[in-house]
Amino acid sequence: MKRISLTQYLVEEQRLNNNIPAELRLLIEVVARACKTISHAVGKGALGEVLGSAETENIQGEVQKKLDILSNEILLEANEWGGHLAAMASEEMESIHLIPNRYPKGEYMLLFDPLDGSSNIDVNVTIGTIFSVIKAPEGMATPTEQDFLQAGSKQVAAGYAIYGPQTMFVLTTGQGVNCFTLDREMGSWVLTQRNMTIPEDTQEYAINASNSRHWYPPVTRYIDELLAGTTGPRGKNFNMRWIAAMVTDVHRILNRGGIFMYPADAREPDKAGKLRLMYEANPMSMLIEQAGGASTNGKQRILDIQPEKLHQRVAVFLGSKNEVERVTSYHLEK
Ligand SMILES: O=P(O)(O)OC[C@H]1O[C@](O)(COP(=O)(O)O)[C@@H](O)[C@@H]1O
Ligand SMILES: [Mg+2]
Ligand SMILES: [Mg+2]
Repeated sequence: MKRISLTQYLVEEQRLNNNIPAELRLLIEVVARACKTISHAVGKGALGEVLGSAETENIQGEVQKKLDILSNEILLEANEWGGHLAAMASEEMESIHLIPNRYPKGEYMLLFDPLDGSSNIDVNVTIGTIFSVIKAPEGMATPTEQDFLQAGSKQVAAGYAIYGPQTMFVLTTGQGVNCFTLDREMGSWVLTQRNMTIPEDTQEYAINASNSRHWYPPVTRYIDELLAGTTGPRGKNFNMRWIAAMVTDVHRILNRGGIFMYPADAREPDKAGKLRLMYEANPMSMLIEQAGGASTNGKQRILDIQPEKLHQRVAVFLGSKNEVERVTSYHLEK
């Protein structure tokens, strides 16, 4: 197999599609390098004293793990010095992080969920890092939180790193989805899957069923039909998987199809869902659509949502197109 590195891929992509200017390439390379460092920390586990709770709370009121904080710091530091950025925002930080003394002014802004699947950390189950790149405002003005509130359709790049049996980096710059595997001996990302594509139909779904008594009727109807298998209206059996790390559920869907759901429910009627629009749903929705899948909040395309708040939450239904369209249609029925 001819080895193509992440850098070679990005340079080639720029030549072919003119969609990865040097600044964006360098930014993606810095994010990928930071993910390599996080992967190393994850791999050390107890030996690196990175497991367990930090006993602090983030802005969402969630108790932070040591690795949540460490991964956030690694991404901040790497990108402050080499990321070609104007500002960053993170699931773990209350407000945006401006890049000090940056000249010339960075053209992009980076958002990330530094460690996705936090409840998996201490049990040695796959976790990841999710990121999204958007354009900074024109001119020399210092970016504000308001500048981050761009619809997902404006993202210029999105991706994730997954720390599993292999460490992988999955990326889209708007021309399909490609996957790179970390060669741990060489320390380089090698292109291992081109144009990941999600089949339109599937027999596999992912939802946290322990919340079923709180679901709204469209979700209950959809899941009941799946559970009825060959004897129900769908006439086929469905299998279920739930990793409790969106990054890992999405990775499976990019590889073999499926539908992932994290609906809003009746527990907290004012809460739009659990997952975060800017750090989780938007980047994953861009990847899923670029791979031929669909992603909605049950009513509309996630990438069309105009964010109102940096830490906004959203319901998520994403994956194989025909299933996402079906559960969305149940929400839209009067
Ligand atoms: O605890 P639950 O309901 O299984 O939720 C799992 C979901 O929460 C998340 O872990 C939230 O992400 P964080 O770990 O970044 O907070 C998702 O990755 C995952 O899909
Ligand atoms: Mg997360
Ligand atoms: Mg997280």
